[in-house]
Amino acid sequence: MNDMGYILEVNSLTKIYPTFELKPINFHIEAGEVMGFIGRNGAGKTTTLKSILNLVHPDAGSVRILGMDYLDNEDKIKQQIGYAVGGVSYYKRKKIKEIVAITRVFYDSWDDEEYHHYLTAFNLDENKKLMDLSEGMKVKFYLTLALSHHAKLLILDEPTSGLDPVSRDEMNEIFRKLAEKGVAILFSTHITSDLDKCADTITYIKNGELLLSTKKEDFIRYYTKEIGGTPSLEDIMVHIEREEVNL
Ligand SMILES: Nc1ncnc2c1ncn2[C@@H]1O[C@H](COP(=O)(O)OP(=O)(O)OP(=O)(O)O)[C@@H](O)[C@H]1O
Repeated sequence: MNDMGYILEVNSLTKIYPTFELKPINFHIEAGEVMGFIGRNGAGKTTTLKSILNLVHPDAGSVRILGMDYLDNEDKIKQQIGYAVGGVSYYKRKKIKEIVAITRVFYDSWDDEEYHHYLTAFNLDENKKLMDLSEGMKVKFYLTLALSHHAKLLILDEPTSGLDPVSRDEMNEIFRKLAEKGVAILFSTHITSDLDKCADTITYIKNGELLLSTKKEDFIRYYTKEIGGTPSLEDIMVHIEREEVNL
Protein backbone atom coordinates (compact mmCIF):
# COMPACT_ATOMS: atom_id res chain seq x y z
CA MET A 1 0.00 0.00 0.00
CA ASN A 2 1.23 3.52 -0.66
CA ASP A 3 1.87 6.33 1.85
CA MET A 4 -1.68 7.62 1.63
CA GLY A 5 -3.02 4.14 2.35
CA TYR A 6 -5.16 3.99 -0.74
CA ILE A 7 -6.02 0.63 -2.27
CA LEU A 8 -7.06 2.26 -5.52
CA GLU A 9 -6.13 5.66 -6.88
CA VAL A 10 -7.55 6.90 -10.17
CA ASN A 11 -5.75 9.94 -11.54
CA SER A 12 -7.14 11.99 -14.43
CA LEU A 13 -8.28 8.91 -16.31
CA THR A 14 -9.63 9.79 -19.75
CA LYS A 15 -11.14 7.77 -22.58
CA ILE A 16 -12.37 9.14 -25.86
CA TYR A 17 -14.84 7.31 -28.09
CA PRO A 18 -16.18 8.83 -31.31
CA THR A 19 -19.45 9.79 -29.64
CA PHE A 20 -18.52 9.80 -25.96
CA GLU A 21 -15.81 11.28 -23.82
CA LEU A 22 -14.84 10.22 -20.35
CA LYS A 23 -13.57 13.49 -18.87
CA PRO A 24 -10.63 13.27 -16.42
CA ILE A 25 -11.78 10.99 -13.60
CA ASN A 26 -10.18 11.25 -10.14
CA PHE A 27 -11.04 9.29 -7.01
CA HIS A 28 -9.52 6.94 -4.46
CA ILE A 29 -10.59 4.08 -2.19
CA GLU A 30 -9.22 2.91 1.13
CA ALA A 31 -9.15 -0.60 2.62
CA GLY A 32 -12.53 -1.66 3.99
CA GLU A 33 -14.38 0.99 2.01
CA VAL A 34 -17.44 0.32 -0.12
CA MET A 35 -17.74 2.85 -2.92
CA GLY A 36 -20.91 3.09 -4.96
CA PHE A 37 -20.13 4.32 -8.46
CA ILE A 38 -23.38 5.78 -9.65
CA GLY A 39 -24.78 7.39 -12.76
CA ARG A 40 -27.46 6.88 -15.37
CA ASN A 41 -27.36 4.41 -18.24
CA GLY A 42 -24.63 5.54 -20.61
CA ALA A 43 -22.98 7.90 -18.10
CA GLY A 44 -19.64 6.10 -18.49
CA LYS A 45 -19.52 3.72 -15.51
CA THR A 46 -18.48 0.63 -17.48
CA THR A 47 -16.02 2.67 -19.55
CA THR A 48 -14.40 3.94 -16.34
CA LEU A 49 -14.15 0.48 -14.79
CA LYS A 50 -12.77 -1.02 -18.00
CA SER A 51 -10.26 1.82 -18.31
CA ILE A 52 -9.12 1.28 -14.72
CA LEU A 53 -8.45 -2.37 -15.51
CA ASN A 54 -6.92 -1.63 -18.92
CA LEU A 55 -9.63 -3.73 -20.56
CA VAL A 56 -10.02 -0.71 -22.80
CA HIS A 57 -6.96 1.48 -23.23
CA PRO A 58 -7.35 4.85 -21.56
CA ASP A 59 -6.24 7.90 -23.55
CA ALA A 60 -4.67 9.61 -20.55
CA GLY A 61 -4.27 9.38 -16.80
CA SER A 62 -2.96 6.71 -14.47
CA VAL A 63 -4.21 4.13 -12.02
CA ARG A 64 -2.44 2.94 -8.88
CA ILE A 65 -3.60 -0.19 -7.11
CA LEU A 66 -2.04 -1.32 -3.81
CA GLY A 67 0.56 1.42 -4.27
CA MET A 68 1.71 0.18 -7.67
CA ASP A 69 1.22 1.67 -11.10
CA TYR A 70 -1.34 -0.56 -12.78
CA LEU A 71 0.10 -0.61 -16.29
CA ASP A 72 3.60 -1.42 -15.01
CA ASN A 73 2.38 -4.16 -12.65
CA GLU A 74 -0.75 -5.53 -14.24
CA ASP A 75 -0.02 -9.25 -13.67
CA LYS A 76 1.13 -8.75 -10.08
CA ILE A 77 -1.90 -6.61 -9.25
CA LYS A 78 -4.37 -9.02 -10.87
CA GLN A 79 -3.17 -11.64 -8.41
CA GLN A 80 -4.49 -9.45 -5.60
CA ILE A 81 -7.77 -8.13 -6.91
CA GLY A 82 -11.05 -9.52 -8.20
CA TYR A 83 -13.23 -8.07 -10.89
CA ALA A 84 -16.37 -8.77 -12.87
CA VAL A 85 -16.70 -6.10 -15.53
CA GLY A 86 -18.75 -6.45 -18.69
CA GLY A 87 -18.09 -9.01 -21.38
CA VAL A 88 -19.49 -12.44 -22.08
CA SER A 89 -18.09 -15.37 -20.16
CA TYR A 90 -16.48 -18.04 -22.30
CA TYR A 91 -17.19 -20.42 -19.47
CA LYS A 92 -20.95 -20.28 -19.38
CA ARG A 93 -21.40 -23.93 -20.40
CA LYS A 94 -18.86 -25.13 -17.85
CA LYS A 95 -19.61 -26.34 -14.34
CA ILE A 96 -18.46 -24.29 -11.38
CA LYS A 97 -15.92 -26.92 -10.39
CA GLU A 98 -14.46 -26.93 -13.91
CA ILE A 99 -14.11 -23.15 -13.93
CA VAL A 100 -12.47 -23.30 -10.51
CA ALA A 101 -10.02 -25.97 -11.68
CA ILE A 102 -8.89 -23.60 -14.46
CA THR A 103 -8.90 -20.46 -12.33
CA ARG A 104 -7.07 -21.72 -9.25
CA VAL A 105 -3.92 -22.46 -11.28
CA PHE A 106 -3.63 -18.78 -12.18
CA TYR A 107 -3.44 -17.56 -8.58
CA ASP A 108 -0.33 -18.04 -6.42
CA SER A 109 -2.36 -17.42 -3.29
CA TRP A 110 -5.35 -19.64 -4.11
CA ASP A 111 -6.76 -20.92 -0.81
CA ASP A 112 -8.90 -24.08 -1.03
CA GLU A 113 -10.11 -23.72 2.54
CA GLU A 114 -11.38 -20.22 1.81
CA TYR A 115 -12.95 -21.47 -1.43
CA HIS A 116 -14.94 -24.16 0.38
CA HIS A 117 -15.87 -21.68 3.10
CA TYR A 118 -17.55 -19.32 0.63
CA LEU A 119 -19.01 -22.17 -1.44
CA THR A 120 -20.88 -23.28 1.68
CA ALA A 121 -21.64 -19.77 2.93
CA PHE A 122 -23.19 -18.84 -0.44
CA ASN A 123 -24.91 -22.22 -0.93
CA LEU A 124 -23.27 -22.75 -4.32
CA ASP A 125 -23.51 -26.12 -6.04
CA GLU A 126 -20.17 -26.95 -7.70
CA ASN A 127 -21.90 -29.20 -10.22
CA LYS A 128 -24.05 -26.46 -11.69
CA LYS A 129 -23.12 -24.83 -14.97
CA LEU A 130 -22.50 -21.09 -14.95
CA MET A 131 -25.41 -20.58 -17.38
CA ASP A 132 -27.77 -22.34 -14.97
CA LEU A 133 -27.01 -20.04 -12.03
CA SER A 134 -29.43 -17.26 -11.13
CA GLU A 135 -28.05 -13.70 -11.42
CA GLY A 136 -27.56 -13.58 -7.65
CA MET A 137 -25.73 -16.91 -7.64
CA LYS A 138 -23.47 -15.69 -10.45
CA VAL A 139 -22.41 -12.68 -8.40
CA LYS A 140 -21.82 -14.92 -5.40
CA PHE A 141 -19.69 -17.19 -7.58
CA TYR A 142 -17.57 -14.27 -8.81
CA LEU A 143 -17.15 -13.16 -5.20
CA THR A 144 -16.13 -16.71 -4.24
CA LEU A 145 -13.46 -16.76 -6.95
CA ALA A 146 -12.12 -13.39 -5.81
CA LEU A 147 -12.17 -14.20 -2.10
CA SER A 148 -10.49 -17.57 -2.66
CA HIS A 149 -7.35 -15.76 -3.73
CA HIS A 150 -7.67 -13.18 -0.95
CA ALA A 151 -8.53 -10.26 -3.20
CA LYS A 152 -8.10 -6.95 -1.40
CA LEU A 153 -10.05 -4.98 -3.96
CA LEU A 154 -13.21 -5.97 -5.81
CA ILE A 155 -14.29 -4.08 -8.91
CA LEU A 156 -17.83 -5.04 -9.91
CA ASP A 157 -19.90 -3.66 -12.75
CA GLU A 158 -23.56 -3.46 -11.75
CA PRO A 159 -23.48 -6.57 -9.55
CA THR A 160 -26.97 -5.88 -8.21
CA SER A 161 -28.81 -4.72 -11.33
CA GLY A 162 -30.24 -8.13 -12.27
CA LEU A 163 -31.25 -9.00 -8.72
CA ASP A 164 -34.66 -8.95 -7.08
CA PRO A 165 -35.05 -6.69 -3.99
CA VAL A 166 -34.40 -9.52 -1.54
CA SER A 167 -31.25 -10.73 -3.31
CA ARG A 168 -30.09 -7.12 -3.62
CA ASP A 169 -30.53 -6.58 0.08
CA GLU A 170 -28.56 -9.76 0.73
CA MET A 171 -25.80 -8.67 -1.66
CA ASN A 172 -25.57 -5.31 0.09
CA GLU A 173 -25.16 -7.12 3.41
CA ILE A 174 -22.46 -9.34 1.90
CA PHE A 175 -20.58 -6.25 0.70
CA ARG A 176 -20.75 -4.72 4.20
CA LYS A 177 -19.46 -7.91 5.80
CA LEU A 178 -16.58 -8.17 3.33
CA ALA A 179 -15.71 -4.53 3.98
CA GLU A 180 -15.57 -5.30 7.71
CA LYS A 181 -12.90 -7.87 6.83
CA GLY A 182 -10.92 -5.08 5.15
CA VAL A 183 -11.86 -5.71 1.51
CA ALA A 184 -12.32 -2.55 -0.57
CA ILE A 185 -15.24 -2.69 -3.00
CA LEU A 186 -15.93 -0.48 -5.99
CA PHE A 187 -19.27 -1.28 -7.58
CA SER A 188 -21.26 0.52 -10.20
CA THR A 189 -24.99 0.86 -9.95
CA HIS A 190 -27.87 3.08 -10.89
CA ILE A 191 -29.92 1.88 -7.95
CA THR A 192 -29.88 4.43 -5.15
CA SER A 193 -31.12 1.98 -2.52
CA ASP A 194 -27.83 0.06 -2.90
CA LEU A 195 -26.06 3.17 -1.71
CA ASP A 196 -28.50 3.79 1.15
CA LYS A 197 -27.72 0.36 2.48
CA CYS A 198 -24.07 -0.26 1.93
CA ALA A 199 -21.94 2.51 0.47
CA ASP A 200 -19.43 4.44 2.57
CA THR A 201 -18.59 6.72 -0.30
CA ILE A 202 -20.26 7.80 -3.50
CA THR A 203 -18.69 8.67 -6.81
CA TYR A 204 -21.21 10.24 -9.16
CA ILE A 205 -20.71 10.41 -12.90
CA LYS A 206 -22.89 12.27 -15.38
CA ASN A 207 -22.33 12.33 -19.15
CA GLY A 208 -18.75 11.13 -18.71
CA GLU A 209 -17.97 13.75 -16.10
CA LEU A 210 -17.31 13.15 -12.44
CA LEU A 211 -19.60 15.37 -10.38
CA LEU A 212 -18.52 14.41 -6.87
CA SER A 213 -16.58 11.67 -5.11
CA THR A 214 -16.95 11.82 -1.37
CA LYS A 215 -18.34 10.26 1.81
CA LYS A 216 -22.05 9.45 1.54
CA GLU A 217 -22.95 11.88 4.34
CA ASP A 218 -21.04 14.71 2.65
CA PHE A 219 -22.63 13.87 -0.70
CA ILE A 220 -26.09 14.16 0.83
CA ARG A 221 -25.13 17.36 2.72
CA TYR A 222 -23.79 18.93 -0.47
CA TYR A 223 -27.00 18.36 -2.39
CA THR A 224 -29.24 19.16 0.59
CA LYS A 225 -27.83 22.70 0.43
CA GLU A 226 -28.75 22.83 -3.25
CA ILE A 227 -32.19 21.19 -3.04
CA GLY A 228 -33.35 22.03 0.49
CA GLY A 229 -35.46 19.82 2.79
CA THR A 230 -34.21 16.34 3.59
CA PRO A 231 -33.63 14.73 0.19
CA SER A 232 -33.10 10.99 -0.17
CA LEU A 233 -30.41 9.72 -2.52
CA GLU A 234 -33.17 9.02 -5.01
CA ASP A 235 -34.36 12.65 -4.76
CA ILE A 236 -30.78 13.78 -5.33
CA MET A 237 -30.32 11.58 -8.39
CA VAL A 238 -33.58 12.82 -9.90
CA HIS A 239 -32.53 16.42 -9.13
CA ILE A 240 -29.20 15.91 -10.87
CA GLU A 241 -30.57 14.13 -13.92
CA ARG A 242 -34.15 15.22 -14.54
CA GLU A 243 -34.86 17.23 -17.65
CA GLU A 244 -38.08 18.83 -18.74
CA VAL A 245 -40.36 16.65 -20.85
CA ASN A 246 -41.44 18.50 -23.97
CA LEU A 247 -44.42 16.85 -25.61
N1 LIG B 1 -16.38 0.29 -27.48
C1 LIG B 1 -17.06 1.42 -27.59
N2 LIG B 1 -16.95 2.17 -28.70
C2 LIG B 1 -17.61 3.34 -28.83
N3 LIG B 1 -18.42 3.86 -27.88
C3 LIG B 1 -18.57 3.16 -26.75
C4 LIG B 1 -17.90 1.91 -26.54
N4 LIG B 1 -18.23 1.46 -25.29
C5 LIG B 1 -19.08 2.37 -24.78
N5 LIG B 1 -19.29 3.39 -25.64
C6 LIG B 1 -20.15 4.56 -25.39
O1 LIG B 1 -19.75 5.17 -24.20
C7 LIG B 1 -20.88 5.68 -23.50
C8 LIG B 1 -20.82 5.23 -22.06
O2 LIG B 1 -21.11 3.84 -21.97
P1 LIG B 1 -20.91 3.00 -20.65
O3 LIG B 1 -21.22 1.59 -20.99
O4 LIG B 1 -19.57 3.30 -20.07
O5 LIG B 1 -22.03 3.62 -19.69
P2 LIG B 1 -22.62 3.05 -18.32
O6 LIG B 1 -22.69 4.21 -17.39
O7 LIG B 1 -21.86 1.85 -17.88
O8 LIG B 1 -24.09 2.63 -18.77
P3 LIG B 1 -25.05 1.44 -18.29
O9 LIG B 1 -25.60 1.83 -16.95
O10 LIG B 1 -26.11 1.44 -19.35
O11 LIG B 1 -24.23 0.17 -18.29
C9 LIG B 1 -22.10 5.23 -24.26
O12 LIG B 1 -22.57 6.33 -24.99
C10 LIG B 1 -21.59 4.15 -25.17
O13 LIG B 1 -22.31 4.14 -26.37
